[in-house]
Amino acid sequence: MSTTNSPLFNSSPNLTRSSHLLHSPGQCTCACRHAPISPRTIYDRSAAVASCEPDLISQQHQHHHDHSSIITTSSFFYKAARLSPWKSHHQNSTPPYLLHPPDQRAPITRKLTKMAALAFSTTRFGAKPAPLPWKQPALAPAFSVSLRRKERERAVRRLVVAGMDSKPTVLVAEKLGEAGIKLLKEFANVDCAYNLSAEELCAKIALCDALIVRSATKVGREVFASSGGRLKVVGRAGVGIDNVDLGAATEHGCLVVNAPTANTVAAAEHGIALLAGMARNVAQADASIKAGKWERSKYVGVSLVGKTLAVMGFGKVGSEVARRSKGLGMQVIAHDPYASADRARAMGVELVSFDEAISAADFISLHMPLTSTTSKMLNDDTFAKMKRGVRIINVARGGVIDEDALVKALDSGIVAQAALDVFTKEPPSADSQLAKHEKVTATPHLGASTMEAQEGVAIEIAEAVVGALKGELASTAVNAPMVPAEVLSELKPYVELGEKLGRLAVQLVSGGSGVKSVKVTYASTRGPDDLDTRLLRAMITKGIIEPISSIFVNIVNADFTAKQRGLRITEERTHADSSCEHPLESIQVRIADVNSKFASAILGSGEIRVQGRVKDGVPHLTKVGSFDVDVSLEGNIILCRQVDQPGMIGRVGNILGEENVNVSFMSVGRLALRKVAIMAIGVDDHPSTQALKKIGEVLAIEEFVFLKL
Ligand SMILES: NC(=O)c1ccc[n+]([C@@H]2O[C@H](COP(=O)([O-])OP(=O)(O)OC[C@H]3O[C@@H](n4cnc5c(N)ncnc54)[C@H](O)[C@@H]3O)[C@@H](O)[C@H]2O)c1
Ligand SMILES: O=C(O)[C@H](O)COP(=O)(O)O
Repeated sequence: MSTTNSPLFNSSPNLTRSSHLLHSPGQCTCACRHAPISPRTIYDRSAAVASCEPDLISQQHQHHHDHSSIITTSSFFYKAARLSPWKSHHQNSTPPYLLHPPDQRAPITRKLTKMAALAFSTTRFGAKPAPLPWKQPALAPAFSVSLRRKERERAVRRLVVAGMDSKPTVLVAEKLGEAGIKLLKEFANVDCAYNLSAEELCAKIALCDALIVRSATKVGREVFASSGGRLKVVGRAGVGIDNVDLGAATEHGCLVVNAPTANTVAAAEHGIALLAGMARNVAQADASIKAGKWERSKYVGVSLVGKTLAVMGFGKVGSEVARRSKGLGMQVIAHDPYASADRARAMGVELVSFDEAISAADFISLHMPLTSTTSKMLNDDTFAKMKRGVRIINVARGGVIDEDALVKALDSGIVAQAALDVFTKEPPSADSQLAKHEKVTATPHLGASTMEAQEGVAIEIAEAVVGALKGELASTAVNAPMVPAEVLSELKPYVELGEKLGRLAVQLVSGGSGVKSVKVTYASTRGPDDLDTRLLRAMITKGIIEPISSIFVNIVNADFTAKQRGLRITEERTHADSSCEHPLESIQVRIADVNSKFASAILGSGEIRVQGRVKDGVPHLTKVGSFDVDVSLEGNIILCRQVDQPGMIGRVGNILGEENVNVSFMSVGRLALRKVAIMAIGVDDHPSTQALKKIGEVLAIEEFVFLKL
């Protein structure tokens, strides 16, 4: 008779960790690789994965980071596995999203919330929050009959009430508009602590579930490390995320969201202000007047009309600068390797190569993000290719220019003037040759600093952070791709199924060579392009890893964590012969080269197999090893193999009843009449060791196992 003793788990029926399981990473045939993706490309259907290994995916993602900085094409969908990050530190409470019907939420999040809330909010150790009454899934048909529905609903309400008094904590580390603070306070405890030193930030962060910063706060690896796993969301109140270590965030399962749209116009207007102000020496002439001078001939400017402006980075800000410059009568060309030529053409802008842009321009305006590729993009070599007397505007990031090279170019006259809002080091040192240069007009990173933009950014980031803390889909995630709401809605029950199958499969392991190789088979009527399995894979990974480690796995870090542990997950599809509209007929999880504490779960191939499907929106276990069962995946499960004879259900039911363990479902599957059968029993509670012992003592029961979902 099997027990819960195994190299994976300690002798308690409560599963704990094992540290020796997983080793070698494998190969990847992930189809999601290397398409040069435009920023915020969210859902790449071509990324459908036939067989996918995490390590190459991670590299791929890094590649995207390097080239576009916005990253959203990478790994997989954040949301589900956020698993209501806030809850990981509030284990016994229910996230407040359960408190409000979806239609009472803020407009931006409402739509997504409806679809995402339930299946995407399980917790690290606790059970998935039970569905709300208005989203109660239908009962499973046929063999699976819920005995305890009323009680479950009551339990939900109790949980909801219990969750009301514990709030997550959000640290706001830089000045944020009042409207955003107000929104945050409706949901969280808000700690506004500005001008923290790096040490102070690290000290505080362990008490915070979310952190909101602008561009001045460096959120480096040490911040994530210091958080002790509590920090679940970093909100960048603005566009540029170069001050956040995205790699470290991902490794720590921390979502990074930004506010990509609210300051676009402000930044573009500032670019235009610098362009025009520089051309007419406004700042210098103003300073001269204030110094008591009247220098009309010294400050003769240059005209803009008819001049060529090269917009470097034709994204949101760049496009708006281009539009406005055309209104000023300028010829506008642009360079952006990822921008659409059609979109540019529609605006009357020609996309050209980097060299063409810089050599043809009278004015060059920089609007690309700071990445390893764009760092020091303007340098000695590139200045040498420019027209003599060119003028440079930089409202992007100081680091895209080699500042020493710019000083030289200004001194030599290659560059006639520069207007700079941003510097490599902010603020620049008091003796910065560049900031003090007479040909330079400088502002202290004011691009986003209008009243309107700051309010907009504050609201945008507050909604994103609150949404993420609630476990909702993050539509502005920068270290995880986003999923169209309709896809998410469709996949939701399958995601839950995948996680539970992973959880069951790994709990069946009792030794062998460690959980290194997992094969997932999706039976679907859909073609590969119509079914993106990344989210499913991430959740299966979560289900497999969490019961055997102390790692919090979510959609952000699932592939990374699998790779770290040497867990190779391969995926395959089989074509399901069905006319049904559902995306998946079944999901099968197999773990190779292991022993099982429940021998019936092992196939002839030596693999542990569990398989399930979604029935009426509810995940069901339908196969264990070679046995067919049919049990709804709620609560916990006892699997028994017994001699197929009358009275077995009653006998086990009695034992559980005597121990006050509620049975929610029972299902029996057999290979041959009166020979051997598998009984799957859904239980709401954790049976005592005594009860499990009694089940084991029933003569006809050959083996049994208790599994937590
Ligand atoms: N000064 C400020 O206060 C302020 C305000 C807003 C934005 N910004 C900066 O401006 C940048 C652009 O903001 P946005 O909202 O337009 O972002 P965006 O993502 O909409 O646009 C960035 C564009 O740069 C392009 N790009 C990427 N790599 C490139 C390369 N090597 N060469 C040319 N183009 C490249 C991208 O394809 C994209 O189209 C931000 O990253 C931020 O750093 C500064
Ligand atoms: O990237 C941005 O959004 C701008 O640089 C604004 O930065 P700020 O929030 O520090 O003003």
